[in-house]
Amino acid sequence: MAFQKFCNMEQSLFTRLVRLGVPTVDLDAQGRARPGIASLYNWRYKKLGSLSHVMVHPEYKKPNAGFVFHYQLIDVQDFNGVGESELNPFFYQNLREVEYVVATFMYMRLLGYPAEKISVLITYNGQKHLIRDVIKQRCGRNQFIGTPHKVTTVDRYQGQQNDYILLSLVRTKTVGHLRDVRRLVVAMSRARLGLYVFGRVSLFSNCFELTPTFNKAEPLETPPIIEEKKEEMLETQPVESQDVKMEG
Ligand SMILES: Nc1ncnc2c1ncn2[C@@H]1O[C@H](COP(=O)(O)OP(=O)(O)OP(=O)(O)O)[C@@H](O)[C@H]1O
Repeated sequence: MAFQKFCNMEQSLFTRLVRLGVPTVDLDAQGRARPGIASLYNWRYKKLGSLSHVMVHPEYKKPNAGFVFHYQLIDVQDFNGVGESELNPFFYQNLREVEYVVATFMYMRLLGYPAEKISVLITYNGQKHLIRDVIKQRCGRNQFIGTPHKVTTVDRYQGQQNDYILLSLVRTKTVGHLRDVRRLVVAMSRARLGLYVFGRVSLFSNCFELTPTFNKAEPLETPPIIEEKKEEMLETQPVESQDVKMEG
C-alpha cells in the first residue's frame, strides 16, 4: 500500500498524460445511456450532454416494464440487526442486499427481460461470491430464470455496459472505496436503459464526495428512493462462498 502511494499508482494514464502537458479534448456527449441516467455522472465532466439517438431512438423512449423509474435508489435496512458483515478483512457481505438483488433479477426475468441484458454489479468481492452462490441455487437450475449476463465487481466491469444494471453497494457502516469518485462514475455509467441501486441511502447520501449523484439537485431528476417496509424476511441459507463456478 505504501509503495502504491509512493509511486502514485492510483493515478490513471489519462491523468499522467494531462499532467505531462499532452493536449486533450473533452468528451461533450455520451451515447450509451438514457439522459436521465447520464445525469447521475455528467457532473464529473465540463459539459457532458447526450447524442441525439439516446433521446429519439424508440428503445430509449420506452419505459422499463414493471418499474416506475429508469433509475431507482432502494434503501436496504439491516437483516436480523446486521447490515454489512466482514468475515475476513475486506471481505464484505450484506445478506439483505443479496436478497433484494436476486429477487429483482427474478422479477425482471418473470416479466420477460432477457437474462443476458441484465448484469449485477457489486462493490466488493465478498458480496459478489455470495450473490453468485444464491443466484446459482435459486435461479441457475430454473430454465425460466437462468443467470444474469455477468455478476461481477464494478472494477472488473470497467469499459463494459448492459441494458439493465442491478448494483449492490454493500457497506452500511462506512462508505468505503466508493468514496473514490472515479469508481462511483464507473458504477453509475454502465447501464443503458435501467439502473437499480441497492444500498444504505443515509450513508451514501451523506457522503460529501458523492452528493452530486445521491442528492440530485434538480427535482425532476431526483432519484426516487424506495423505503423498505419493516417486515421480517424469510430465513435464507447462503452457501459457502468458496464453491463459485461462474465466470466474470
Ligand atoms: N457517435 C456515436 N454514435 C452512436 N453511439 C455511440 C457513439 N459514441 C458512442 N456511442 C455508444 O456509446 C457507448 C459507449 O461508447 P464507448 O464504449 O466508446 O465509450 P467509452 O468512453 O469507452 O465508455 P466507458 O469508458 O465509459 O466504458 C457504446 O454503446 C457506443 O455504441
